[in-house]
Amino acid sequence: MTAGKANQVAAIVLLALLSTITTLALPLIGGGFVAELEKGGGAVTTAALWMVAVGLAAAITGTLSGYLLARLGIDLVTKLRVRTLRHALGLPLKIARREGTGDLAARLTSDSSQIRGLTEVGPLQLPMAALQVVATLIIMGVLDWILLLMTVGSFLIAIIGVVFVIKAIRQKFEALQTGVGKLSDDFVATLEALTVVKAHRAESRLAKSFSERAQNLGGLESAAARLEAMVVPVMTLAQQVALVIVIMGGGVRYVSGDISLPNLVSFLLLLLQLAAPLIMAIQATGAIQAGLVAKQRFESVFSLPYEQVDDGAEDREPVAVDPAAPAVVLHEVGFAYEEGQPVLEDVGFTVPSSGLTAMVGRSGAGKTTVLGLIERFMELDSGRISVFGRELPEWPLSDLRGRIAYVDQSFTLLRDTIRNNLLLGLDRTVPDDVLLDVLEQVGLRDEIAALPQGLDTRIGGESDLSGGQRQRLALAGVLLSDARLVLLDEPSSQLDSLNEGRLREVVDRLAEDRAVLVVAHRLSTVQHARHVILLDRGKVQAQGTHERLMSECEPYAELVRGQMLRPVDSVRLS
Ligand SMILES: Nc1ncnc2c1ncn2[C@@H]1O[C@H](COP(=O)(O)OP(=O)(O)OP(=O)(O)O)[C@@H](O)[C@H]1O
Repeated sequence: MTAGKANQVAAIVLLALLSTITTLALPLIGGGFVAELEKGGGAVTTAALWMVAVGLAAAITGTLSGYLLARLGIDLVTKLRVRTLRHALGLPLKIARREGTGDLAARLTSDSSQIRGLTEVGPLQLPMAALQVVATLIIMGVLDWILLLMTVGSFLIAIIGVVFVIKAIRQKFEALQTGVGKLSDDFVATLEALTVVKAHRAESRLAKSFSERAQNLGGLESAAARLEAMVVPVMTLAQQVALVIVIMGGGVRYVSGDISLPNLVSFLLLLLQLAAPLIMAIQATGAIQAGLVAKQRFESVFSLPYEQVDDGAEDREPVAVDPAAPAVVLHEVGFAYEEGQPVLEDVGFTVPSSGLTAMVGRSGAGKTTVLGLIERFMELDSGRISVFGRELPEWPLSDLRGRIAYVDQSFTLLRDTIRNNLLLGLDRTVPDDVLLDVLEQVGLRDEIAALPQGLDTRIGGESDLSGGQRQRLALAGVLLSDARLVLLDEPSSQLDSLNEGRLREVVDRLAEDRAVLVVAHRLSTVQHARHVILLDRGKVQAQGTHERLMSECEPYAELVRGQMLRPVDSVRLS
């Protein structure tokens, strides 16, 4: 804890203690006031003034400590949010997908607000309430222990019942918060697929299914609220029972001279004050239950493995590589997403340090998986992959990914400006004329210039680019990067023949001095490649030049003839 934070905590504890002490003193001063009235002395006004002053002090210190505590809670929630953001972005892909984007995001919304309950009531309000209850009981015992026994007896049964209620509340909160996370997750995924939803007129069906889930969660929330609602009436009832018993018992004891009137008044005032901290302590326990569930959900994120991508990257010397080494070598690579269901088996091939290498194969053959393994998005099950002469585990992740430019099949772009998408991954500033030059090279310059904010137009939200434009923008980013290895997951559609030709030129230029490994869906790509690898159900079926494979490998020739590799002239104009 920093010195500033320690001072803040000390101030809060002091103010809360003052508030508790003044609250406890008030009934005693009330008793003193009655004693002065009995005596008929002149100190009545002084006693009354004391009562007002102490009452005010209790209110002010209580408010201040509450406010300071809330601020501390907000700080903690902000820190948790920041840590969650960082950790979620650093999760390995497989784990991030398993956890679900919406569920991870729920940590920033519903779980964060639940944890406020824990931070605000847990460390201070609950102990202070407990302290106030204990101190009140002690003072009551000093005033009259028989009346105290009567009071405790009345409250005890109520408290035992309430403990069971709190346990039940915790169970409801656990189910509720997990359910809210899952609902947000599925809802986010559905919103991301809104085009498909609308095209299939699935809005009403999905809205119905989401409504049912929301209603189920509402049911859980109502059940928790029902349980919570029982707490106050039960405690108030216990207080009323105690009040009746103490008035009767206290009256008898007053008449028999066992207790003075001022003491009886103080006792009754203390009894009236007892229910409030008790109810507060119990309600605080309820809030703490929800907070504890949220805390567990945060901890479950922080306990997930984290990819150490940037740690210390800027202080380290860049990894030295062998300039003569091939860009990528796969040796007997095996991989499965699900245990027992291999996607790649014994895959081996080499990508030279420059030139175009194409990977082809039917849908599901494992081509994208190979690119993912080279990027180390997943870990190999068997075999070895080396990049520029170093095996994957020897590479610091940041250096490895810094040397690779990766364009995925759907050209995913960030919901950000065109400029920021182009500069993503670059540590240097790039003047606009250089940006416009690379856009020119991919035939996008005029189209971007025609947008209302040019390079500063935000994409992915209200305004977006076409599939072909996204692909060209992604390639412009590759042109800007210094990566010596380019992994390109070619789409099976998107480009018109004019742009196809232009991009062919860009890829050829890239391949002049960089290694380009492309998952190819077009005949023109394989025709330009120096080396073609045919994958079939996770295995390398053949490799060589396009011409050699055409003459020697019947499955490859079939693939080409069956237009699995699309000839340029069949490309639809978009
Ligand atoms: N995240 C994943 N989890 C589980 N299985 C996956 C995952 N991604 C891909 N697969 C499976 O792995 C196999 C290979 O998929 P991959 O995407 O590598 O094929 P591909 O050759 O690139 O196909 P396409 O040409 O259709 O893009 C497929 O059977 C696919 O169902």
